[in-house]
Amino acid sequence: MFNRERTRRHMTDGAFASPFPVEDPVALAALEVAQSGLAAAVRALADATVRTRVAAPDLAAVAEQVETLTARLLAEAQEGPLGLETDSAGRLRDHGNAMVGMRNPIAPPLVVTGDESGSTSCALTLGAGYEGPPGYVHGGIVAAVLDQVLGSVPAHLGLPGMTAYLNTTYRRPTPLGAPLHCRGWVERVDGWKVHARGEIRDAQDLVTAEAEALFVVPRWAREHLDRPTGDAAGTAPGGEAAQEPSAS
Ligand SMILES: CCCCCCCCCCCC(=O)SCCNC(=O)CCNC(=O)[C@H](O)C(C)(C)COP(=O)(O)OP(=O)(O)OC[C@H]1O[C@@H](n2cnc3c(N)ncnc32)[C@H](O)[C@@H]1OP(=O)(O)O
Repeated sequence: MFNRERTRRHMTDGAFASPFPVEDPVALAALEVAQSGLAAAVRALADATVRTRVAAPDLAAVAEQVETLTARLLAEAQEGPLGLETDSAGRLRDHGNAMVGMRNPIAPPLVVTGDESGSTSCALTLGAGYEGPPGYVHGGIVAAVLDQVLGSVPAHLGLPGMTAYLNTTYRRPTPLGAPLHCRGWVERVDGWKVHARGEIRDAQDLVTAEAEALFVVPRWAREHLDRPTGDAAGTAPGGEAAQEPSAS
């Protein structure tokens, strides 16, 4: 299922091919449109909730309506988190993911692209709901964005790993409501371990935060992946030299 070559071929959108067949892809695609539409609407609601200045009676009335809608959704809901699901395109998807999940209104949602060299990229703008210091992005959210974009690096190499550490350096405040760009790249592959680096830049192309991270394919997942060979250790995939970051 997680053959590395096969994984690489199917990783252009960051998802793994699913081993589970989709019974009715057309119906599932329609459901996905509705799910993502709901998430977008609730995301807008959350943003409006932070920024609204309407009077208290209006707030109370809206809260009542929202509670009614919540009950309607819970009329049929699963108990716990979504985990991985097969989408209409036959890919494994983490629709509940806090950063990229299309069903998750808490997710910005990030759209992370990448290639087989392990370079990843994401354009984003974070609104009022992600505030930390006044007018700027919360430091934990900055780290979460870096975790996601750098975490896509090993995934694009066919070595999906969990974050062992993420060391984040905050160079300057990251502005809210303005275009940002985050990218990641591979520094070194060492067996089941991928060392990655990345950064966030603001609209003036200044680095606001950077990170270096280690992602490890968990022991429980290794049997599903090709075992790294000696050739893979210590080099970027394909035997290329580790990629250099551009000057900041
Ligand atoms: C189907 C696929 C889906 C894969 C899942 C894909 C999910 C994507 C998630 C997105 C990113 C996240 O947010 S992940 C969420 C945040 N992270 C977590 O919750 C991870 C919690 N930690 C863990 O589960 C574990 O500690 C792991 C997986 C990181 C490692 O445990 P393990 O699998 O038992 O491996 P272990 O033998 O301990 O370590 C393997 C090698 O890595 C090194 N190592 C381990 N941790 C560290 C560390 N902090 N700093 C330095 N080195 C470390 C060890 O020394 C060893 O080196 P050597 O002796 O071999 O040289």
